[in-house]
Amino acid sequence: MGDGTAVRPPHRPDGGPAGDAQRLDGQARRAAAGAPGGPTGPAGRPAGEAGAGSTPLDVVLYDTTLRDGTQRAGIHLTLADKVRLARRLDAFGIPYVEGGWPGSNPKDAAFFRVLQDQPLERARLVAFTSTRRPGHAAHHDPVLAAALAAATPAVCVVGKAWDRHVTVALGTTLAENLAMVRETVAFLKEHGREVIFDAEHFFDGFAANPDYALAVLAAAEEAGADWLVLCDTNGGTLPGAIAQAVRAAAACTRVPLGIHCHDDAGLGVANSLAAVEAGCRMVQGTVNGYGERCGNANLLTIAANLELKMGRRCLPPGALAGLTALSRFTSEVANLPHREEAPYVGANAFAHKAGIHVSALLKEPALYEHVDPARVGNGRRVLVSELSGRANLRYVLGSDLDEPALARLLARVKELEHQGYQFEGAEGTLALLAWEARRAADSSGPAASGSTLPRSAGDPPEAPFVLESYRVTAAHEPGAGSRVEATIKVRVGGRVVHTAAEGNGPVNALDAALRKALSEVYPDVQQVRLVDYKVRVLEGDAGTGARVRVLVECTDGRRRWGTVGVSTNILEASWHALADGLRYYLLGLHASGLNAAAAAAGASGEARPDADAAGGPGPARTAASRVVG
Ligand SMILES: CC(=O)SCCNC(=O)CCNC(=O)[C@H](O)C(C)(C)COP(=O)(O)OP(=O)(O)OC[C@H]1O[C@@H](n2cnc3c(N)ncnc32)[C@H](O)[C@@H]1OP(=O)(O)O
Ligand SMILES: CC(=O)C(=O)O
Repeated sequence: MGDGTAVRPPHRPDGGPAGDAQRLDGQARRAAAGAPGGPTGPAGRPAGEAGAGSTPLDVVLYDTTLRDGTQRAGIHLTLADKVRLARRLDAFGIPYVEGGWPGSNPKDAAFFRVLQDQPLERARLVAFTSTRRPGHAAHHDPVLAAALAAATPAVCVVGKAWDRHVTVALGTTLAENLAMVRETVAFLKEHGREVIFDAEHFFDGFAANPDYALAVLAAAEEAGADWLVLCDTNGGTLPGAIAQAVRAAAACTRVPLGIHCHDDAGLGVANSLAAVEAGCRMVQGTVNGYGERCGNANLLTIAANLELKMGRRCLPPGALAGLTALSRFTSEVANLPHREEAPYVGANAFAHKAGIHVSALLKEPALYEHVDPARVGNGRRVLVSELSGRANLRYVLGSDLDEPALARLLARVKELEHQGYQFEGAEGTLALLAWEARRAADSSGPAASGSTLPRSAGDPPEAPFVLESYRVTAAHEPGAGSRVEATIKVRVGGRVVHTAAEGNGPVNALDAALRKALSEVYPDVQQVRLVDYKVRVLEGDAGTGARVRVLVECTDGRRRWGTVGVSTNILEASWHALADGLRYYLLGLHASGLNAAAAAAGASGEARPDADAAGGPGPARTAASRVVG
């Protein structure tokens, strides 16, 4: 392969060349010249150390989501998914993107063919492989041939560094394993590749037989490896032991070190950072920590910590603010739920529920936030629940309710949560409550939304609509199947409308009858669709007689909002949630939020953008919250 272009080899601490000049293809040249800081910096600079015009990187990130990440249970990426993800990582500014193991399966081989035709813009693409098989020559090994056929500028070779693995898993001698490492690295170097040597089980090997683990590194170094990456493959090592072993390795080699950790002891990120402090310059990991068993070290958490906590540059300027978007994009592509509690990027990473927290946060955000969420492209959320204080409501609703009205509203929220309501996912219902509280405070009169929430006063006449009665009949007749019909009587626009509709279930029939009744006065109501419906049994041991909570989500195609109903009768709970979903819309609260002033400040509990309609992942989906950033 190659077009005869020589690029400089990667870093040697002494500034000298790491090996023979490499003949690389166009992609390699682009990566060397254009990667953020240049993974293999121009003019023989250390990887991550750039030439004129770009800022050097202190730590080089290496993403293995497309290889190690796919070893997670439950992930299955198509070829198109892999290509999309690789391009996104490239655009984000990850210097090394490991695309897969071409000797493993046809999909990975095809992936590299696609990227040969349309290379990445800035990142250096890496093919993964293992050392040659015991007792076979490297140049006859089909797995190594596949790695070369991938035609990438860099190849990552995994080799055993734990003596027990050599004798048990490989079933060969310690000397033969050293030869496998040496000959494989040398073979790939002869073919002009930058070689990243992943010393599998280095830390377990170092604990069991340090001399042998270090001898494996020496074999790779002698053969010209450009990076020696120390792997905590079983993920069970503690940070102190990681640091000690990294220092021991650093004392024995002149090749830059990297770290590759797994999260089996919940220490993947901590161990990676400990390794950086002890001298590693490359960090391998995966987006969202995807990986075999408990996962790999989460590269996004590592990047944020390096940049924000350790003052080590590892991303191009401005990239950090795209961290949350990259994480959500990757979850979407992987078809996995986005982990809400993920550090920095999760929907809950800056979500505040406790009243005491919110009260202090309003005085000074740093009192309950370790960093500004905007720095990683995330936003603050304040939730309303039975754990709220007035500060939560003030934050979410704006400030036009006086303190006594806020206190009354808060008491009502807490009482309703005690009955089984949950406002976290129901900003529509909260908005109706607040609207009523505001109207009551303005007029000292009764509440006005017509909401079906439990209240002492009856529905007031100025509500968008008021239920007079409904009846739902469900019948099953042999041969005819089931039939459901709802009739409804509502006061709307000053008169009583009586309609009926059929549906494929009782909720559907009731929904259809209500819309029919409303559509003459409110033709817009047809734009509102129910997009989610969830039922939760609140007291499981009461069996079918239990109270249930129904949460529905509606959309008008642009925004989404949630409403909630609670009853021992599932139909009644559904009616409450459905009717409030429409009331919220008809009162214009979906657009204006809870009050004009708060809405103008972008501060109300207004509806969320509809991510599906917008065609992409939107902000957090739980609501009754103000989302900032
Ligand atoms: C720590 C890591 O994550 S390393 C990456 C692990 N990832 C994967 O295994 C996913 C991709 N793997 C595959 O597609 C397949 O396992 C393949 C193509 C690599 C091999 O498939 P097979 O030839 O059928 O072998 P199988 O998977 O059953 O066993 C693995 C073989 O590799 C050998 N092996 C393990 N590590 C190494 C190594 N570093 N160098 C050389 N050979 C190795 C094993 O000894 C075993 O050989 P054996 O069959 O002679 O006992
Ligand atoms: C190389 C690798 O994936 C590991 O050792 O975990």
